[in-house]
Amino acid sequence: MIVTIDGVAASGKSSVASGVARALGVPFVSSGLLYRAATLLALEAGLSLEGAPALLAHLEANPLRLEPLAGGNRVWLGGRDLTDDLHSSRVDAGVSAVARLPPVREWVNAQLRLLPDPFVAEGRDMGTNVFPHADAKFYLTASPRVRAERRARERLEDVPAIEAALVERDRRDAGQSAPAPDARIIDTSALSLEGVIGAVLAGLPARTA
Ligand SMILES: Nc1ncnc2c1ncn2[C@@H]1O[C@H](COP(=O)(O)OP(=O)(O)OP(=O)(O)O)[C@@H](O)[C@H]1O
Ligand SMILES: Nc1ccn([C@H]2C[C@H](O)[C@@H](COP(=O)(O)O)O2)c(=O)n1
Repeated sequence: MIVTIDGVAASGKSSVASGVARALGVPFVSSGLLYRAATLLALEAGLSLEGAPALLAHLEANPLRLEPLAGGNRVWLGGRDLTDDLHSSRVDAGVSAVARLPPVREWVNAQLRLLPDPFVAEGRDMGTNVFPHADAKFYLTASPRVRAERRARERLEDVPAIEAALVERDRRDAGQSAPAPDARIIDTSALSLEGVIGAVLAGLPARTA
């Protein structure tokens, strides 16, 4: 059983995927972390974020491992846990350029398709490109202001600056962020986290829930 939860930046994908996965007793998979980890490695190595061949060679020489733990996914580079460094403003600003590179997308997708189901997968193209055969698909949205206000509770930045960065990231990610035609779209602007998790669970087909 595969459930996909896609959506725009900071719409609640990982929080909702985590809650849904916990309710179903399965792992969840945060695909964006692999794009973020690839970006961090490129930045640390001083590589261009637009040079696919050098970046791919670097990724192959420094294999990353996504650990889809139920309590929160982690990304490892050998024995180094990169996870806590993946949500910085520097990675946020660079990740869309890296995620646009077709060889990097193929590299991420190949890793995701090796994971044994069942799981809940969240990202941008889980329901369209990576797991088009998923049993149930959801797409989360919320207004930029609401998303920025939620993020501001986690970061020492002001709401207008966060909102501007989110809108810019939405624009850059638009090419790979369209909802699947068979996805259920949920506007979370006026919903609590528990309300969104409940809406997803209520939308699962009987054999999945
Ligand atoms: N419905 C909700 N009500 C209130 N807060 C929420 C809701 N959904 C998510 N949040 C909060 O919004 C923030 C962003 O959520 P989360 O990190 O899950 O989003 P995301 O879509 O995975 O983000 P990103 O695209 O940056 O990886 C978190 O602080 C989370 O707790
Ligand atoms: N399936 C995916 C997942 C993520 N991305 C890109 C787009 C985002 O800007 C970036 C980070 O993802 P997030 O942590 O915000 O979910 O990675 C993508 O293109 N496809």
